Amino acid sequence: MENTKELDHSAHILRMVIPQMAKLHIPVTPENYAIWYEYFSESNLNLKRAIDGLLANEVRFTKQVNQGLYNNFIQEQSPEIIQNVQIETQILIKSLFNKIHQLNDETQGFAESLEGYNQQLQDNPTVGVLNEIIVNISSEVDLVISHNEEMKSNLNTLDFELSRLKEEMDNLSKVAMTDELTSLNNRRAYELFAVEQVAKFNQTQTVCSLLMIDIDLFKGFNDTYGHLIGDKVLAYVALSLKQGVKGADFVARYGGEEFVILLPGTDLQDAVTLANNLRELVSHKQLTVGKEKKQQLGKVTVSIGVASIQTGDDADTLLSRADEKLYEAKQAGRDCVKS
Ligand SMILES: Nc1nc2c(ncn2[C@@H]2O[C@H](COP(=O)(O)OP(=O)(O)OP(=O)(O)O)[C@@H](O)[C@H]2O)c(=O)[nH]1
Repeated sequence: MENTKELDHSAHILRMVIPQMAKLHIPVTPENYAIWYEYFSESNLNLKRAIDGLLANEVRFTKQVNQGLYNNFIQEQSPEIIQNVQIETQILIKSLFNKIHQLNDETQGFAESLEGYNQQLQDNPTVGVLNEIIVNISSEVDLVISHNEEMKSNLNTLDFELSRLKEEMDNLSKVAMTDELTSLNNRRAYELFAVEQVAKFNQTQTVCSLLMIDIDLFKGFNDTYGHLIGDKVLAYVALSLKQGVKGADFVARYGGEEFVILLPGTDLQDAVTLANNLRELVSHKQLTVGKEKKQQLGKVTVSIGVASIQTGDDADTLLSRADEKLYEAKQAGRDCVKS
């Protein structure tokens, strides 16, 4: 539904952002604007909770407060980590470069010494001089061997450090692709996977279907029981979807209370069957909360739109078709599947 409503939605948010900033005497900088856009679009619930707390306590939105909100809730942590890894890698490369340079100088010196000894050998040396030459060569060889060993150990350390840095980068990209609340793939990961599947379809005609899933009347859960319970409902649906699919099926949280599932190798008919199974799986349980599970939330239902990749599609047109079908499912009374 996001696509069809997107423009109206943005305009609606815009109409709320500027007057609110003016009312609170907050300068309209790109950072402050981002804070308040996210606040009204409710796409960043931690930010929303923080601001609601500040408003309730009548805290003034000073430069420091605005900066704190931006740093804690808007700016991604990742660039900082990437910068650290970059600096560490630079230090490693520099130290290795110095070692290689030093070794090079030494080997160069050794080659020159050998040249000198060769010269001495041609001048009919005495036994004493010959002896001296042999002792000198032997000690220089020992030196080169010991420096080579040092080099070997340096290279081992470097190898170890590089593996550690790689692990850090792998974790980072995992974090960047994971939805924090549900641990599912996030929208960014979905978008990359969808582009891959469309390319695969264009090359090999491999079918692939998309389910777009929206929790019904979710706002009611938040309004009645609060956002924390709303989050639990989201986690429950995420887990049900994850458990209801298998193999190459790719489940992601698209945003808010919307999920998407890409089904490589599955045609429209089978995708509809799976969608109905998932719909039943989610709604079969009566949800309860609280320590003694006394608070009854009742059933959670979902509406699902289904579309398959067609010739001429790109990831956006595929998503739009599934979105239109989802809209039809909502119009048809929710808790159903449309394709
Ligand atoms: N608790 C919680 N709520 C969220 C989150 N993301 C979005 N929401 C809420 O999800 C609700 C979505 O409501 P609507 O788009 O009006 O739709 P709905 O109530 O599900 O109704 P229909 O889609 O028409 O069935 C809004 O109240 C958002 O605040 C989240 O991460 N946690």
